[in-house]
Amino acid sequence: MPEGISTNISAAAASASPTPSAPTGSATASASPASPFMKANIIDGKAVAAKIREEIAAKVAELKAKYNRVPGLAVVIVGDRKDSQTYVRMKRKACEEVGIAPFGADLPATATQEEVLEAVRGFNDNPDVHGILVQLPLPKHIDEQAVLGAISVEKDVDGFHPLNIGRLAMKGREPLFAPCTPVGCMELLERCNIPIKGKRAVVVGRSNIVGMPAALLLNKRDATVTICHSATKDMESIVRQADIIIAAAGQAQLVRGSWVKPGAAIIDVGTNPVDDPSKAAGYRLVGDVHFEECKEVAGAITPVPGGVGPMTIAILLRNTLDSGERFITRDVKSKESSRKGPLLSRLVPEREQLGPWSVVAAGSLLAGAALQRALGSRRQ
Ligand SMILES: Nc1nc2c(c(=O)[nH]1)N[C@@H](CN(C=O)c1ccc(C(=O)N[C@@H](CCC(=O)O)C(=O)O)cc1)CN2
Repeated sequence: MPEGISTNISAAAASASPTPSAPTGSATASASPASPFMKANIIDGKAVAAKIREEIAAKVAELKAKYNRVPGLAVVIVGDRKDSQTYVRMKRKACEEVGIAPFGADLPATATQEEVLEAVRGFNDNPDVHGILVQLPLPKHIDEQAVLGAISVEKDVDGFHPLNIGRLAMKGREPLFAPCTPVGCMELLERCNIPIKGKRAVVVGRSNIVGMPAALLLNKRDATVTICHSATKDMESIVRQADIIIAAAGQAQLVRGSWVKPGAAIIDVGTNPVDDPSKAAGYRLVGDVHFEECKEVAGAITPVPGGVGPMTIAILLRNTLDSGERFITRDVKSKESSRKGPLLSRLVPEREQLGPWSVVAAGSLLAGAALQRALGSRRQ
């Protein structure tokens, strides 16, 4: 098992302890000493997400108690795709559960680009909305880049605005928000104490929503990152070098057990419906990883469902909380400084306004300036 991977991922992850947790010998974690292969720890994304949501609910309650305001999230959906409708419902319900105020615009599939932009602009201008997202994919006649670029960069809790993505790609710059699913993947690695710095990471897939930002986040954490895509030759030999695999190709069970280095950590982002007459719905979800094969070889692996999916919504709530906190505290500070008087606000920068002494200091500055002017005019 690689250094740092705990044997009880769910317990360790939920506690978010910065040090590797003590082995507990859970049944899912035992590797036979005679076998070169191992049985992976199953990373319980649902438990980690539940813990994060608890943390968020407590912080929202604090904001409410202190300022009588809560963060607000606006979700824009265009059309009636069943999967998108489900995700939007989940997001609105999750908001209500943690105390975030839900706002929304449900537009028909026939909505024009201008109508979608109008909805976004309305939320940009609404001071009770601190986060805005447009559910993807959009109908084909809508220009996705134009819509995502119209969201205020300060309310872009999905982290898809070109400015936020650009900052994610640059050394020494930080975005205001990073995309939720890739951040969720990183959070699972971190909370499970899986080392990232100096490790080889392979991201399978290069989408704007997951693959590319996941590679950028791994790079920021000093992993050596390779991106595989549809034109990659001999993908399996590249994946076999990875200590960390992030599978986000949108292809059911693409990554096979024989592709995996023993002990590697696998984060499976795929959610592919496959026919299953034994299920009431007639289908079940599988990931981009062949779970049954890979769990015999990997050191740690996320299941589908119950792995990365729940993290996407938990991180969205956290981004919204961060944004709400930023807006609300800024509003409070600017109201305080305007109460202190407009002249002082203009003369002394906000951080230097230190109560009554700053009034005395500003008064002395004004008096000093007047004296200098008077002396200057006498000398002439
Ligand atoms: N604007 C956005 N659009 C889309 C995003 C996104 O982050 N922002 N991501 C995906 C869909 N998505 C959220 O929007 C999402 C996908 C999956 C889950 C999830 O919890 N999955 C569960 C299974 C749920 C089920 O049974 O159907 C799991 O994996 O356990 C949440 C959110 C595309 N669009």
